[in-house]
Amino acid sequence: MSTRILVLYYSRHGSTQALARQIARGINSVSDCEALLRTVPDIPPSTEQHSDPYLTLDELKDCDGLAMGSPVWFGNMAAPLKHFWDTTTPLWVSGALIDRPACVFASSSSLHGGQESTLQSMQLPLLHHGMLIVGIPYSEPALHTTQTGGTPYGASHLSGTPGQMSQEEKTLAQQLGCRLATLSARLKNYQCD
Ligand SMILES: Cc1cc2nc3c(=O)[nH]c(=O)nc-3n(C[C@H](O)[C@H](O)[C@H](O)COP(=O)(O)O)c2cc1C
Repeated sequence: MSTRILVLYYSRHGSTQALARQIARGINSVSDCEALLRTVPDIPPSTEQHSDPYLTLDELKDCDGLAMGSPVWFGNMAAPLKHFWDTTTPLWVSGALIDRPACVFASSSSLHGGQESTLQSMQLPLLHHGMLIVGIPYSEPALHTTQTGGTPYGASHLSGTPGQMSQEEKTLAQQLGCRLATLSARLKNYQCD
């Protein structure tokens, strides 16, 4: 059975979704690994159509790895994602996500407007669930040359012109997806005694 990795994101205007697609590309480049793109409903509820399905708790329970992405909203993850995590107590009680690899990604409109705090805020619920956080090591050359997004805490994108992502942002997002998938495949069915 293939290694199934969730790419969970929320995106109101498409920038975080574009980054999610790059992460998924990196995941799908690894042999026998499959990216499943999922999102969460708006808060407050809206009639806006989303192009990917909403994530269910069963899908989260059964994943081998997880990438989670958000727009930067006041230096933090967007409320719809936070709300989703606040419904995951049954998985926390059962320890369903313990020792599964996870990574994070974010999009913001200003370079120093909170990408790193948002990436770190997204890691908190994942750590509470016992997940293993995967970052981007400085052995990735693009981390040294990027003038926009891309951090050791996770992939990121400086949104400006819709659809415009720098080559470094794309490379770092794909590398993170590839790294997450490789580790998820190796750690599949692993549990620390
Ligand atoms: C409620 C709200 C708060 C925001 N706060 C920030 C912020 O703190 N820093 C920043 O750089 N951009 C901020 N932005 C801009 C978004 O992070 C940015 O446009 C992002 O790329 C949107 O992602 P999306 O296209 O996936 O929705 C905010 C946008 C909204 C709607």
